[in-house]
Amino acid sequence: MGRAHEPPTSPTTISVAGPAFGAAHAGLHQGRFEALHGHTYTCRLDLVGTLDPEGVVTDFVPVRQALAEAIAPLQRRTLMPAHAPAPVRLHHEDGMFVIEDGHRRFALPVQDVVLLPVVNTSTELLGQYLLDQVRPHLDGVERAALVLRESPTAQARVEHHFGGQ
Ligand SMILES: Nc1nc2c(c(=O)[nH]1)N=C([C@H](O)[C@H](O)COP(=O)(O)OP(=O)(O)OP(=O)(O)O)CN2
Repeated sequence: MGRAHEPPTSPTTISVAGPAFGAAHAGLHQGRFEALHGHTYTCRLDLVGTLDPEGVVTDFVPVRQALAEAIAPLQRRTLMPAHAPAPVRLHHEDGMFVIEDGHRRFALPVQDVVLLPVVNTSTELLGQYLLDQVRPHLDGVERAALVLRESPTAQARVEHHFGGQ
């Protein structure tokens, strides 16, 4: 029998893809909402770490599941920012969710809207939100990057370094 192949001690990257999801949003630019429109978002997590004695950075099955669970509530919904700065206002009115910026006013069925804890539904902040949701599931990972793609020509990559590095 030959010698067991030692796991490398240098950092290794694994990638986990989440399910594509369709969602509508209206980004804020210079304090004004753009027109409501939709994207089919796709995302990928790149995870860097040192291999454990079993030769893995982390088990990607629970990571993929955590990503799918974070994405599921966003599927086929309109994503709106809970923390948009003034003059943006949001309130409920007769079963509708109303959001306005002084120029544009959206009234959408409450059940079709997901309010996210962000100031804007930019690709950057949606990516950060998803990364925050999966972070507790990244055992053994040293660095994580989430790439959220909203179209063939636009995507954002957000990163987190564990251990404050
Ligand atoms: N840094 C960012 N810039 C912009 C974002 C963003 O999330 N981060 N978002 C938008 C708009 O919301 C829009 O979704 C994208 O605009 P655009 O790429 O022009 O979209 P189009 O579909 O019109 O263009 P294609 O070239 O057909 O993809 C703007 N900026």
